[in-house]
Amino acid sequence: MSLYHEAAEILSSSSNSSGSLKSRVFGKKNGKAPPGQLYALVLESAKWSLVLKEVIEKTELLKLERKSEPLTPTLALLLVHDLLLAKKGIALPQSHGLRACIERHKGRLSSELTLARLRRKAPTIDALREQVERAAAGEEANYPRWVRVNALKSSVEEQLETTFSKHTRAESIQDIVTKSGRHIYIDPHVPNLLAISAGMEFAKVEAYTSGKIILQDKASCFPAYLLDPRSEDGDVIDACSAPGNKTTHLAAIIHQHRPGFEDAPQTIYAFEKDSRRAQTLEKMVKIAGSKDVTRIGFGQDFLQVDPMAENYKDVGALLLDPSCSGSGIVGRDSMPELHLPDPLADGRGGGKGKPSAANANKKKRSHDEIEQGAQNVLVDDDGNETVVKSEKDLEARLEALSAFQLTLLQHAFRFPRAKKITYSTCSIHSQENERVVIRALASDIAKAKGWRILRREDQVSGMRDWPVRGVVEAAEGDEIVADACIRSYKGDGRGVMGFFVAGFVRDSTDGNDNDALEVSVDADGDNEGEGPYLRDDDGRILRDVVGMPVLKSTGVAVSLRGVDEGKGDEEEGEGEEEEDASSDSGSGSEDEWGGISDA
Ligand SMILES: C[S@@+](CC[C@H](N)C(=O)[O-])C[C@H]1O[C@@H](n2cnc3c(N)ncnc32)[C@H](O)[C@@H]1O
Repeated sequence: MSLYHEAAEILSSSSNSSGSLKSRVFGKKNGKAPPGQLYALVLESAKWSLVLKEVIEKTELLKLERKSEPLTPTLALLLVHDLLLAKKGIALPQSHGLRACIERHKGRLSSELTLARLRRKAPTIDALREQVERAAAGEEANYPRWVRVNALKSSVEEQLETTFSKHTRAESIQDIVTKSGRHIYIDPHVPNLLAISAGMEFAKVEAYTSGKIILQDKASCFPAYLLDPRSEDGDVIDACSAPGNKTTHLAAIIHQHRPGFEDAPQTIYAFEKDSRRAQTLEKMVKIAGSKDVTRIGFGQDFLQVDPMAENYKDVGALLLDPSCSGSGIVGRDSMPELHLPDPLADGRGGGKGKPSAANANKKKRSHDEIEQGAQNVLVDDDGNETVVKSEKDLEARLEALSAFQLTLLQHAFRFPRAKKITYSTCSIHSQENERVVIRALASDIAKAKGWRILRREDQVSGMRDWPVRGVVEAAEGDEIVADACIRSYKGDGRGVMGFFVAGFVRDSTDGNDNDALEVSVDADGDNEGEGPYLRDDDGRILRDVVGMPVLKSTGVAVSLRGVDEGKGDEEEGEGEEEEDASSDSGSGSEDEWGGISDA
């Protein structure tokens, strides 16, 4: 099957099948065309389809070539796209029948494209391209591109001087989305986060391909920042890791916090139940430069991880970002609306024929979606869309998700030395958010182990200052819990996706595990606190202005020194199951790099 037939097959199925375009193209079995080329052809042709439909109908191409089997409207759209807009033209041998039947009309097709451009008042083809891109962007056009500078490999200063040296500093997020040209805004809440104007082609940007910058929505940066893993927290678990945005963020934060004198680096145990997604996680961890501190649990279900196992005896912090309804995600990999040419159009702009099946389906689907409301389309972690037919269906689905999320959270409560947990979703539904938090706090395990909510006043400064908080009614009227919950909503002008995160803490760890952190006897032999740092009345470690802990022995904060990159190597080959699994996955995945979601 040629590239064009494979592309036509994908376009024809796009109106009634689920799954993001990317997952359908890259997950396609037995395809011959290179997935990258196929993806670009399908996406670009769909973006241009409104213009090309007009061009094809005006030239009456389908009428004139009706004997040229099998020139379908979809194939005509794809071939005319490449003839008029692709640098190398139609990717078929010159003698190929399909190529010949399109190229026969090259002159008229080109003239009609010029007329279509002039009708849209676009002075050049690039101006028309800009119009087409803007129309295809949909709701994403109202959002900046969020860029996290990876502290393991670069700094904000370096990126401002290099990758973004041509960007002008903006005063607000609104400036980023409304002003034309390239603008950049330094986020006031999350450290090392930048917002930039849309339109930059990151696939060609060195800082992106080398892992110095990571495309990650602002809200998706909240969990690792709120967890704030510090050296005294020991090892960290990322329970649901792929594709790895938060795992690599955790590594960057640990790197920035690590006090100079510390001899053993912390380990991040990153579990991912889905082996295919775990391969993407592995790639991301490698590119982000956090491989040495990360142990990936390939295909490992967090619920099967034994909290009492020796490996996890030093785990002090856990990040839980489980599968959810995805209702907060902004236009994820959305397919632009497809407009197919009418084979019976008369060239004067009036289509006589019935709407083609794809257009009819599309119309029906759009109409259905409007009636049902966007909230009723659930998008899972793979980008698969499920149109939920009724409120009852939605409730049942949310109830199932919420039960699974609560089970994960309760499992996290069992880690004997854990003192901090964050729980997050990219959902706007309170069933998956405040309700899970309230149920978790009320659970026997939370009570037995002393877990409580991380109150707003105890949160890291950027999260304390973030104004959008949990819903009081959904938190059963508990204002403290609601205020501790952090939310974001798409479309509220803050430029972020819909998201939810809450933190849990406890003052002491389990008493039966010889926990040196829990009851530590200091050098003087008195039992006045935990570890070598000074603490305030609430037991929190005192820090200097840059967050470094103050030593009891000197009364002075510890100083920073560069991280010993070689440390991770010493830990290799300890024969853990994660390590074994890791070597199995060396073959790499078919997924192209560059598709990591912002979520
Ligand atoms: C929302 S995504 C995580 C996104 C990720 N934290 C990031 O920021 O890149 C949820 C992931 O959890 C995985 N998952 C679901 N249940 C799991 C379980 N019981 N154990 C481990 N991973 C699980 C899913 O396969 C999916 O990749």
